[in-house]
Amino acid sequence: MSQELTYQDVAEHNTKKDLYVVIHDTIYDATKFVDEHPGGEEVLLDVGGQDATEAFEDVGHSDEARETLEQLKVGVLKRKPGDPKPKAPTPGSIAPAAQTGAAGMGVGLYALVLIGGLVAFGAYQYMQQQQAAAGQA
Ligand code: HEM
Repeated sequence: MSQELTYQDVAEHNTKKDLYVVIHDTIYDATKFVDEHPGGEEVLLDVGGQDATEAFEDVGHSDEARETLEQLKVGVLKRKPGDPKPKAPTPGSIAPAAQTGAAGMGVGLYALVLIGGLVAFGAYQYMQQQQAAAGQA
């Protein structure tokens, strides 16, 4: 069974007894699955009637989870002008972005360690001087 539904249509299915989620512009009926979800029903109810792509992908679901998803498919999303943009980054775009982020963090961390080292060295020098001065007095 495959039908075209708009965001408005999907938004009506947002209760535990009637639960649709949108993942990658495909609509899934999670009503029967909600009690079985290893990640708990709460997270599914949170995204009921909405675009759950980001939440779903953030968790890094297994291929098995994706197969389960396939069985829950009820239709495809029909976007209308003014609808929320797809939340999903296109496959592949996540990794480079994450890598850049990680690299940026790495440089920041490196700088922090370097600055920490310099400050510690400065403090050590200062203490040595103080001690030397105290010894002279
Ligand atoms: C209908 C859509 C979904 C299906 C079919 C599904 C399926 C599954 C399956 C089979 C697992 C077991 C681990 C794995 O195989 O990856 C799982 C785990 C999990 N799911 Fe989902 N999931 C769905 C949506 C979501 C959403 C929207 C969230 C939101 C955050 C979510 C959060 C989680 C979490 C946190 C776990 C890990 C649980 C644990 O390891 O303790 N899932 N899901």
